[in-house]
Amino acid sequence: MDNLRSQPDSALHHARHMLDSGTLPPAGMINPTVAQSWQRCLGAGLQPFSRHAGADPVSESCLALALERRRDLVLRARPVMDYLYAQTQGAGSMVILADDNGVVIEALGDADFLERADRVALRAGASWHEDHRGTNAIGTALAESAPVVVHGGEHFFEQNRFLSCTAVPVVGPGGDVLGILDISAHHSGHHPHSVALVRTAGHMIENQLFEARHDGALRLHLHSRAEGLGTLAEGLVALSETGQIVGANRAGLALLGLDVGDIGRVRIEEALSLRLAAIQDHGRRRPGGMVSAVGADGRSLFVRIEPGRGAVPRPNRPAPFQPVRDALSELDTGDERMARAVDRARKVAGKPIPLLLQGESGVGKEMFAAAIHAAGPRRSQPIVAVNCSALPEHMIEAELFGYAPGAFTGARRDGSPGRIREAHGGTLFLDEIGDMPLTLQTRLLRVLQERQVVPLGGGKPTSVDFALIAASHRPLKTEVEAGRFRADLYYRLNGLTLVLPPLRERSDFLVLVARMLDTFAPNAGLTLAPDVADAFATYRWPGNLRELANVLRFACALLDPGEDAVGWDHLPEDFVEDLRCPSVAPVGGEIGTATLRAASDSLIERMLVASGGNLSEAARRLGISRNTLYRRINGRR
Ligand SMILES: Nc1ncnc2c1ncn2[C@@H]1O[C@H](COP(=O)(O)OP(=O)(O)OP(=O)(O)O)[C@@H](O)[C@H]1O
Repeated sequence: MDNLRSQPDSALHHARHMLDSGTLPPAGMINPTVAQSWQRCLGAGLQPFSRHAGADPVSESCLALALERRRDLVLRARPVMDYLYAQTQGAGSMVILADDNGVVIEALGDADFLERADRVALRAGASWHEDHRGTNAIGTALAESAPVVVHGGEHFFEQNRFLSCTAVPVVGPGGDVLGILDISAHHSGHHPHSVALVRTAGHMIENQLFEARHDGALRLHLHSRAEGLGTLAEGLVALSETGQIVGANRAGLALLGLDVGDIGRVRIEEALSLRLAAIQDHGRRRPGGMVSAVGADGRSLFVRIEPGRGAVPRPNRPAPFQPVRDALSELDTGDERMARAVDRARKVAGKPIPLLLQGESGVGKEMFAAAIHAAGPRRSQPIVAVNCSALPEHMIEAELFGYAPGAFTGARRDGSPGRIREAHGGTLFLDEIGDMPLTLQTRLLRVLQERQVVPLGGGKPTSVDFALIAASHRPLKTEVEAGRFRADLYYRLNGLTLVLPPLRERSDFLVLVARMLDTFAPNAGLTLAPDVADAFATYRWPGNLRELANVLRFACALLDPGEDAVGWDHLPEDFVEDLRCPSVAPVGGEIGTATLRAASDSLIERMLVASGGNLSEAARRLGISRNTLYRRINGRR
């Protein structure tokens, strides 16, 4: 329980004073969990007064990827977070779900507190890993794999002292920490019951993950008292058809005297005084019935048996020969070119080989870069993304290389480390590198060669170590040939080039649609109406995955309760126009010299095929009258 106790204010005040001058307080002065965390932070070179605490929030794509990676957790956690928020609403607090890297993936709370929290980057997309934000409930609960309360001045960074936060790890059915659930509030409003509340909510999520994972399997509900069955405190155990324990929640493991490593190894008969045949028989004859048994340590237990549907549950841990599903694997949804790109990216992940991602705008280059980072050995360090086309030319230099205090008018008083130094230890992602001005290309090249940064306005060169990923929708080789991009920088960036395919050429279109619908409307079982699916299949998707995601997000918002198919009425109007009357100009110019007439003939033909030969339907989609269509068809014959 040490993690959950805060020290008296006077002792903490004194300890804080010592920390601020760079020394650790003596043992016993503050909560030992906080003391250990402070020690880790000082060891990592963090400074309590640093204004640059933490890497900047991850981008929209990194967040989308983190959400995708922890999709099951997010699905189960959302309703529980709503419940938790309902208990604390109006008290100036927020409820947070972070992933197992400490990145906040969901957050909801009172508007005024959200605004205050936003000022210290306590918001979706930001990493609250201890390495980035010092001692804090999310990061420290991750480091300790245990519930933690961090109150006021126990936070390592001065700027976070206004917070009081309570966090619990959420453990998956296989025993791995999947993420962290947290309640954060102003320290003056800290509620003593928040620990119990967050713990209970964490158990709710864990039990739901267990049920979802082992739905259909033979399951045992355990408790030392009969009335404890059916409560949040009950133990849950899933069995294979041969009686092996293939999953268990924390209470289940504790009641059977097992630990996480026993999952997949121990048979139920070794942990409980019941024979598998008797369990199966009882489950068949009296599903949901209760029996009593004795655990391996001699304690009496009540057991409720759910017979399951005879399905063999999936093992919790992948067998050794199975490839591990990680962020990169999640991007391989069945398209051959994507599979090849994922495969090649995996081979270079962690090696000092710079990666260049090419492909049209919106094909998912940034998301791919985030996945490579998340699947590689630097994943606990930041990925720092710089969009070279979004910054005015005079700003890019300061943004990238940092600047000394007072280096120019309008600069921050205490200078800035610059994005390259922020990426130290992690990954630097240079997006739209093709748009970087030539003068800056020269400076960047020098940094890449020397691996040292000199801030604007002077200062000592600092060594930097980062993995480099660059991306551009412009073909960089052509840019080099046209003299707009330095050839030597191109060869520095291009350790391996991966070209991501445009959406219209991907063979996994329907899988992508299904996954997006499931993300935007969890558990709603949404599909596309058949005529919309046809139109989607023939559309060229110039905005690629970004366009598809935007359209489906919009459609999900417009669906009425009970509706389960995306129809024309759910689509944005301007998109419907494009869909029914798409531009005849080919994207990427692959028809090249085709005449307008030939292009529109081909469009008519595709619409006719997509409409199954139904002229009215084809005319509707083309945005022309049936007569015009009829004339055009006859004219071609
Ligand atoms: N594999 C994916 N699954 C689901 N959505 C995706 C996927 N890849 C990309 N997206 C969606 O498309 C959006 C754009 O992706 P991303 O920013 O990675 O593309 P990009 O190629 O870097 O674009 P640009 O060249 O314009 O910077 C993301 O925010 C996300 O909504």
